[in-house]
Amino acid sequence: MRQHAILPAPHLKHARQQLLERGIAPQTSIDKRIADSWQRSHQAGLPHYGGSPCADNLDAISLNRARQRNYELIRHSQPIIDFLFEQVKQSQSMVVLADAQGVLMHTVGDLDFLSKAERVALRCGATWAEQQRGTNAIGTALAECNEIEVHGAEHYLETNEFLTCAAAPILSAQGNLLGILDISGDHRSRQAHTLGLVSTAVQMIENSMVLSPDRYPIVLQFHAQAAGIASVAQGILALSEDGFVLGANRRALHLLGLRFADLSRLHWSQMFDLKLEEFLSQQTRRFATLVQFHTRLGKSFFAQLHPHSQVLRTAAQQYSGKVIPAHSSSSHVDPQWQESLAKGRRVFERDIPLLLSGESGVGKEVFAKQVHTGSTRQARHFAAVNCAAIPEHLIEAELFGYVPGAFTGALKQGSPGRIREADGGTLFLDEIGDMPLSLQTRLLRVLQERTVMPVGSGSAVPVDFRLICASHQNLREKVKLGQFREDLFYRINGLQLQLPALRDRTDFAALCASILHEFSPQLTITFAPQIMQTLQSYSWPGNVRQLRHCLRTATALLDDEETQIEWQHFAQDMLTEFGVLSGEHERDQAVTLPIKQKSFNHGEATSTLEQNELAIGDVRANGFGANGLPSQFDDFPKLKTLSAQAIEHALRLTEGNVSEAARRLGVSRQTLYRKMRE
Ligand SMILES: Nc1ncnc2c1ncn2[C@@H]1O[C@H](COP(=O)(O)OP(=O)(O)OP(=O)(O)O)[C@@H](O)[C@H]1O
Repeated sequence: MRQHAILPAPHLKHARQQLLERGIAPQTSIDKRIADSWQRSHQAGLPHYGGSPCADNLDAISLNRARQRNYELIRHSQPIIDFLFEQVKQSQSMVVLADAQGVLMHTVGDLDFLSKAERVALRCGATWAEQQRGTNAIGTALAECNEIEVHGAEHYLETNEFLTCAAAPILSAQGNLLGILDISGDHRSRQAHTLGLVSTAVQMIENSMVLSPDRYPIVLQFHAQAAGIASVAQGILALSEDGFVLGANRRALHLLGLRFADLSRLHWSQMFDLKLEEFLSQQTRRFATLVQFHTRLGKSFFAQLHPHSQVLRTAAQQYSGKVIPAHSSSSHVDPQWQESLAKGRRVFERDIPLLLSGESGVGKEVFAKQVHTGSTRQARHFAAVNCAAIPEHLIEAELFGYVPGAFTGALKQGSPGRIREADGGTLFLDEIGDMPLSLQTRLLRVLQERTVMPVGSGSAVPVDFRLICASHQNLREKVKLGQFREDLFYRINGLQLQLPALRDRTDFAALCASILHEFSPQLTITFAPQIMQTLQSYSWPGNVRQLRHCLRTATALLDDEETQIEWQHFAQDMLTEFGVLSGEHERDQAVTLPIKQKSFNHGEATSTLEQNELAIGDVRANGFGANGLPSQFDDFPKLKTLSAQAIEHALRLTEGNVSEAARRLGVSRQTLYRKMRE
């Protein structure tokens, strides 16, 4: 908004003259923002008379590249620019879209005005930043990141005094400056409402970007009045599946009394009184129902899930019977995990590499994916590479790519490599401690130079990726032992985050529920009494991976109609691990540990302690042979289940040491990793 009325041109020229002669702008009577901009233009050494000293206009090829870089901005702006131009047509004006450097990307205007504009280089490819063209609406809006009107002699360069311009910055949902929208015209045709028109159009562009289909997991539209939903005045919040705020439009910030800087730390539960899960389950079942809820500060809002939210697509898959992962439910996540995730997301957004540590199977890759999907890069590729799972002689080609015919056995067409697959997105290097020293040097060069040299090629290819590394080994120790490069360690260690072992997590029950839901989405599976307590007090050396295998076996052993997991549904070695078969448990859990005999001997009775002992005895005597396998084919476990059990057992005995477990199992580490992923 203007603080002062526009002064007549002679007054403005006089004031500017004073500035040029004394070097100090007169602060009275002229708009302070214009005076400040004159100061900046003066300090940039621009001559206010005569032509522009600017030589920064882009040629056709560079303009094309700049347009490609700004593809999303242009795509979302174009229809709104066309609409805006409809409103100002035949008023001696034009609508302009500039990028965040002030380079004009797209213009549309009245033909006779366009030819006047051409004379002052108000055309595509020209730069209208303040340092090049002095005070002007595009450049000054960029410099201040604020909307502004610059009229007639308020322009710093005399050649631009015939213009009247109104411009406003376009911001991303994270508050980053993306570009400027401007209406420029002949100063004689100025309209007081032009700036309002431009800022409404900017809101429409910003909304259109947040509402892109499938861009964010959860998109909430809200307003104090029901009729405000879907209007340009609505607030829009973008959230991750687990309820962290990923972005917002400016109306949302206004309605909630927030700033962009608050967003990365904010969780749904800190803002609203309604549980996110309740809201989502209601919206996914009865889509397009308006819900009324309150903020923690007591403001009341109507809200609705936007149809472009990713969760709606996932819900549609769920109802059509496809399995979906459900481990992201928001309200029961372990606080250490949640805190690490919030920290990781903030740092990652600033392009600082994350180093995840934690025992094998704690979910380091799952965590890295959550950081990626909660970031502004979530629409781009997440490339995960397990450095321990790729044979040493193939890591180089796998990571850096290769040209056709680079080595025997290579693909005919060559390969871009995993690093280039992550271009624009995120590269996750798991078990980085296992990377051979020679490749550590190459990786360091990629990180320093941001280019990749494919195997067999002489030329480097630029890459732009964010990095997350993980290791279950102590990398500092490896540095001391000379097995890991110190400079690489500091490069990848922007922020180290220790992920909790499963036995230390406080969300064990919620985790079990979400894994069971994943394995059996149509049914609500529960545990028989005491089982949860036993599972919770077990140490889970193989962490979430082991828990998944264990629950997968248990759900696979449920009969069609069964929804309750009982002891008989666990693998035998797990029962031993839990102390159930050793006798300890039978003594401790005398009354509360019923074991159904059904799946062992096809009976139906639920036994008490005596029956349990009998049942277990029966199982040993009748169900299983001396080799530990069932003697009946009906009960015969799948090879896959046995293999999973053997792996779990080996990992448990070796306390999660994958190399040792692989040796004990008589397979290579790569094979073991592959089997662990299956
Ligand atoms: N919160 C979770 N909910 C459901 N499954 C999970 C969760 N966290 C991890 N998992 C599962 O546990 C297994 C191990 O997870 P992940 O591969 O992320 O662990 P990791 O720490 O990277 O393991 P490693 O160190 O062996 O590479 C995977 O099958 C993964 O899907």
